[in-house]
Amino acid sequence: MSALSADLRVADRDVEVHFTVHPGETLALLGANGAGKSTVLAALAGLVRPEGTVRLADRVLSDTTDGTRGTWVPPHDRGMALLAQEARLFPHLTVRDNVAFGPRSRGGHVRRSKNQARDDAERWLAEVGMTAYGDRRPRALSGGQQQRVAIARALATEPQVLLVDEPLAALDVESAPEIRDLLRRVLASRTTILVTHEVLDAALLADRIAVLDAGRIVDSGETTRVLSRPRSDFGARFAGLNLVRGVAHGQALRMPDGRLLHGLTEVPIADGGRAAAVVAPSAVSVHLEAPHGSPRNTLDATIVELEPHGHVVRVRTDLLSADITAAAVAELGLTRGDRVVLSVKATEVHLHPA
Ligand SMILES: Nc1ncnc2c1ncn2[C@@H]1O[C@H](COP(=O)(O)OP(=O)(O)OP(=O)(O)O)[C@@H](O)[C@H]1O
Repeated sequence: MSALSADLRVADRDVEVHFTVHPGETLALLGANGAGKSTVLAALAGLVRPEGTVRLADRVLSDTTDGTRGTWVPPHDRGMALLAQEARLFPHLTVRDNVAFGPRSRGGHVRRSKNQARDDAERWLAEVGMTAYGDRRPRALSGGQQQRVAIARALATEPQVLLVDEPLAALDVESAPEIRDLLRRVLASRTTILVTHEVLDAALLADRIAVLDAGRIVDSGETTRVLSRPRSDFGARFAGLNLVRGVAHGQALRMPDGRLLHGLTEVPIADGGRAAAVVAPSAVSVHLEAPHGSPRNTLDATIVELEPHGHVVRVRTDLLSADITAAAVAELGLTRGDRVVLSVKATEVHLHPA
């Protein structure tokens, strides 16, 4: 198993990242549209030429720092497989031959004979639950089945690293959970980089998350930490959490307007140091007037938007979002532009260095 490390820059897209994926680990790359996720995958796969270095185990795949000519390994020789949003199977080949194509086309000593490649294909089709479909053409399969075959084809090349770009985005709601389950199984022990917009995919599939914003990694860490204690605005939105920035003031955050938000610090933060508070919308309640004698944080805010959010209504304000029931919205008679008072217990406010 191989570690992948990248120190790369794609200047004309203003993307510059440094990261390592440990052997057997899945790293999710998250970010808004245009943040640079696909550019990073393309640079790793050798589809665009980055400046800097990309290393896989003890091999240098790309290096512009080692003299005038540099090092450049072409895409097919990198030991990587790219799994895209669309299955992109060869329409004129059977399902089995689609999967056998990988082992047949591998470069160098690992290239397989025709019979070996067919055996490999059968093994991988069984792995993804598609044995019964080997003789069919891709057009006779559903989107989910095609994606299963694409997974088998990618794995059949026995890549050292799997690059996965939004694998569930093109699937309907029924097949997405099955494919997510399958990915969970096959990615468990593989070195993988996964690009996704879906919080559930990151939560279930990734060991670590790197959040990209405008071509730079703005937060990275273990999945549970990034999703529960995000350090970037995008990461907080992605995880469905409020993130408020300010400076530390004892056990509180002093916001830019001077108000205090009391909370719990998990690691010590020096007074005056940059800090962020993370609050779940479900922990925030909405009132028309400040509740009397409440030990909670109470903060004036203005409603920016009311939007349905699952079984509740998300009340977005200029300060925090709150999730409350539709009945509460009706009872309080809330509308856009209303001044309200938000309250949140200090024990629900998690303070960390930012
Ligand atoms: N083929 C291309 N040629 C030139 N610039 C590109 C190309 N593809 C993307 N870009 C630019 O590179 C930057 C990063 O885009 P990229 O597609 O990598 O982001 P992304 O995070 O994958 O976005 P999305 O989620 O929309 O796929 C953007 O500024 C984008 O406009």
